[in-house]
Amino acid sequence: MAKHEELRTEINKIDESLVELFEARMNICKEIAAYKSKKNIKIFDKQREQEVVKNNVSRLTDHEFDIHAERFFKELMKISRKIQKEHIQSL
Ligand SMILES: C=C(O[C@@H]1C=C(C(=O)O)C=C[C@H]1O)C(=O)O
Repeated sequence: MAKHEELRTEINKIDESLVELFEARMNICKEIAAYKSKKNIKIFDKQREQEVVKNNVSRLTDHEFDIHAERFFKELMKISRKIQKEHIQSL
């Protein structure tokens, strides 16, 4: 059990960083949303999203995770688009 707790402590630290990064990323997405709204640009940019997935999946050292990282980034950007839409509506 000691090892299990040790590993959970490591996960907790990683999750703490993930939350910080998630919040920072979403706050930037809100800024992008405000800019897009002002310039009348659509929120969804398919080409950019494909690049984000490709660039980040290629960064993995263990390619066993490719398909899962792809899913992770696609979901992250889906959330990002939702936050952007809500932000624009609140302006
Ligand atoms: C944040 C943007 O808006 C959307 C969300 C993206 C993201 O979360 O990375 C990427 C492309 C767009 O579909 C953007 O255009 O950069």
